Amino acid sequence: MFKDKILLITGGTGSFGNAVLSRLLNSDLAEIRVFSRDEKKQEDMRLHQKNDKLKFYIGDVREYDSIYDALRGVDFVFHAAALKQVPSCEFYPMEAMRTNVQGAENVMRAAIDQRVSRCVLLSTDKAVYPINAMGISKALMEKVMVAKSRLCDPATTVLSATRYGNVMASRGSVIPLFLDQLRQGKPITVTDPNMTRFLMSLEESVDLVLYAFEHARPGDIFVQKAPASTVGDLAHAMTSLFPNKSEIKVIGTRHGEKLYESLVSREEMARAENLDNYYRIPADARDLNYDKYFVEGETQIANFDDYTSHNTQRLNVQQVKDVLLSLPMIQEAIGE
Ligand SMILES: O=c1ccn([C@@H]2O[C@H](COP(=O)(O)OP(=O)(O)O[C@H]3O[C@H](CO)[C@@H](O)[C@H](O)[C@H]3O)[C@@H](O)[C@H]2O)c(=O)[nH]1
Repeated sequence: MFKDKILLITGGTGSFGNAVLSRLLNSDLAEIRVFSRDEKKQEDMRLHQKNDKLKFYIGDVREYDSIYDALRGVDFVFHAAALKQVPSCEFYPMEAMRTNVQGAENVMRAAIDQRVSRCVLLSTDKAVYPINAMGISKALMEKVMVAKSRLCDPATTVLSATRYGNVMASRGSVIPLFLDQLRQGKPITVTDPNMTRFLMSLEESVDLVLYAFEHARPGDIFVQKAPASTVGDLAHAMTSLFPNKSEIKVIGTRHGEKLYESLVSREEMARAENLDNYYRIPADARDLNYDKYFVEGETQIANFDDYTSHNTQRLNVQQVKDVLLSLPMIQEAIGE
């Protein structure tokens, strides 16, 4: 599938981009293009990877021309560029809108214009019943993807998305934060010990995108089933792994945070396909001619539950410890 093809990753210098490179740099892809704004991060990556297959493009998804130019000759796109921090998006919602909605629309439009055959967009559980600006912007990105997939010719371009929960140890997330606090002997700051989050690894997020890449029909959203943990259990698991145990301090919920996350809404569950490790949420195929389907609307919705971090498999402290011990970041910290 990849043989002699060109893949472009937007936001390619981030955690996801790096994980994709580890997986695909030695595949039979002809070229991988990293598209992002920050020349320093690109330079670091260039020096670290030293691989001719890797090409770097400076640009911003907010600028149609920059992404259009970078997509010349490209076969596949993984769109990971985003504003993803919940609190900062609360303060700058228009910035979230510009990058996560307009930027994503530019990527999709440029992919269609450049006849890219497959374009997978990365979304988040926070896009389901969204309450914060980050989630709202990602929810709108998904809607734009579904709407565009109705308009473009699937023989030329297939648009799809993946939705996943918290990626353990990703940049700026709670596990590296707890680790820093432990290193400095400071108290571990827990927002709400009862808050739950889906936990998945970076490798699993790459698996999910590759699955979508291979199996998507136009407008599909793929979700990986994942276990969850309370933040309290996560904090206990972290402190128990290190000898200089810090105390745990409860600081209260941050701006725009939910008690639990939903990966699939009950409305989506009613039409989702249950595939072993994944759910496929197909695009709603009905058209705008309401008369045609109003007589046969969704009757099943009441029979379904949302798929949430409160009702998925719950890991206990020991299980969270085992998962943490599989992370290179934790292994290195224990080794120090
Ligand atoms: O000092 C802190 C910071 C966070 N948390 C909690 O830890 C959990 C995870 O927080 P964090 O790692 O910041 O992730 P989220 O805010 O849940 O958002 C992450 O997970 C999303 C997917 O759900 C991604 O889209 C975001 O980019 C990513 O930051 C949450 O329950 C927080 O309340 C604490 O207890 N103490």
